[in-house]
Amino acid sequence: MRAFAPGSVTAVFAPAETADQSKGASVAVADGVVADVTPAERRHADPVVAVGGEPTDFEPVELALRELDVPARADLTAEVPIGRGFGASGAATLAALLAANAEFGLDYSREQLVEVAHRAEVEAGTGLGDVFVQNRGGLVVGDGGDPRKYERETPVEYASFGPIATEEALADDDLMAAVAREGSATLDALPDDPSLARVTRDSWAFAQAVDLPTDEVREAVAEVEAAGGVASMAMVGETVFAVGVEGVLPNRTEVCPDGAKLL
Ligand SMILES: Nc1ncnc2c1ncn2[C@@H]1O[C@H](COP(=O)(O)OP(=O)(O)O)[C@@H](O)[C@H]1O
Ligand SMILES: CC(C)(COP(=O)(O)O)[C@@H](O)C(=O)O
Repeated sequence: MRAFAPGSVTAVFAPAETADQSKGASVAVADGVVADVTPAERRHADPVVAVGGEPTDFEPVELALRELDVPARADLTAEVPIGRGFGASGAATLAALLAANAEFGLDYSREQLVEVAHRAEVEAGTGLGDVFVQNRGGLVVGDGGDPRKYERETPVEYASFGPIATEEALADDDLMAAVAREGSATLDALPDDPSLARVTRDSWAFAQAVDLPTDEVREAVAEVEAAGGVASMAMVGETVFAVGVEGVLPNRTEVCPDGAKLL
């Protein structure tokens, strides 16, 4: 059974009151992850996860499939790079769970699967809020209460220069203190019904305030701005995303209006 989950770009985030949640502004993008789940060969006690055909350690996906307690093999195909701020870990986990639930005839509700995916992401240290965005699609803004979803039919361009391990970023106390301070202030200042351009502009101020942009990121953002667009850095990866330009960054996708689904 196959399932798709959109990638998601987090523009701004901050830890929420409880350590296993985040508030933030993130957008689901049409480039995501497809998981093809089949019964694993009997000799495997643990779930098998492969990326592009190669068996790989992929902690959140393994943790999530183990929780369903099925002998599953998940073959993942990622349209976005893994580990670079597109929430590929969350998308892979959510897609694998949706597919496994159908493949093995389990009776989990959608809500339960999202919760299992969320717990696996938190335990692996690879994400906080991504799967909630990937479950719904659109631009999702959460500032403490119920996250709000906005429909946005917007092309998004991106370029990725390198990885930043989410697990290391979330464990960096100095960085997370700055993220808590700057992220909360940025989210509080967002208007109701923000455009993706507004969120992106505020995200760039946030990224610079927490001192994450590298030289390559700064150069790419400047290029987009020179072309009349708005760009920022994806949290957390050495990745630039942009709106309001065409053909400036090498990859082009669009906001994914819908959440993860069986194929
Ligand atoms: N090719 C790969 N590149 C990077 N990480 C990978 C790869 N294959 C599997 N992984 C696993 O994917 C996870 C990446 O998590 P994370 O840094 O949160 O990525 P993302 O920003 O895409 O969500 C880690 O658990 C890592 O071990
Ligand atoms: C920043 C991050 C904690 C994860 O980011 P990444 O896995 O790198 O997409 C956030 O998007 C989240 O899950 O709330």
